[in-house]
Amino acid sequence: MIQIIGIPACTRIIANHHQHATPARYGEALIRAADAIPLLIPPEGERMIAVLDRLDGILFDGSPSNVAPARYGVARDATPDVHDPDRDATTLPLIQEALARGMPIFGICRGMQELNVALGGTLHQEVHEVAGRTDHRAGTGTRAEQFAIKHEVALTGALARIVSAATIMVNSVHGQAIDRLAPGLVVEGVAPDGTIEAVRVETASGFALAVQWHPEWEVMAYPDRARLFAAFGQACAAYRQGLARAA
Ligand SMILES: N[C@@H](CCC(=O)NCCCC(=O)O)C(=O)O
Repeated sequence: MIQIIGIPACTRIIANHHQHATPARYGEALIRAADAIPLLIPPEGERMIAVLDRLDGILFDGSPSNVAPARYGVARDATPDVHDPDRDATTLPLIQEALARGMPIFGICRGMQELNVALGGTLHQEVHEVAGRTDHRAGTGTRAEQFAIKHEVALTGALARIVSAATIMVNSVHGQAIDRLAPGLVVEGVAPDGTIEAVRVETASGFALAVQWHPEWEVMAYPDRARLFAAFGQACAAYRQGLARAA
């Protein structure tokens, strides 16, 4: 049976309607590179934990919105106009519950920031304003230009083994980044300016990784991106088989 992987949707206003949406490329990458079926999870808060019974993993996707600083105990809000409280209220409990169940999770961009906040870490709200850091934002230009290769990332641990490389080149489409690392996370990817680019949940028995870049973009064109998604898909399949054996 094919594995089904949840993707939390964002709250958006499209054509004057309140909608639940996420860019198509996340689900498409799961189909193409993880041999999985994506299922969007509406941002309807803690009640969405019930869908975990029907899923084999969750891909915490990226979003233009930022995690509300109040979620990590900070009053100053550098980007008050780009929050998605419904998504925060959904993804943070989903992360905690998925990890408690041993369900595979994969975080991308906002998804990595959510993982850090869910486990008690904090974020730089404007990483480009931090001394010594470069600008990690997409900038203007076409979508292809925004998602073009921007910088190197030095890899270690499970991530280096999965992609079979000690360094890779990545795209960069974020204004925020991990500041204080959450307890229980280990860093497995770092940019030349010191920005944390990848983390792993140390005690997780299965796949529990997150990256700050966008491996879903043109996933099959880059072996490191395809290998990451393939490893996630395999972990979700193993999780499903484990549940079936236990039943
Ligand atoms: N808003 C956060 C997270 C950045 C992020 O997830 N970018 C993805 C862009 C939207 C997309 O998926 O196309 C930050 O700025 O750090």
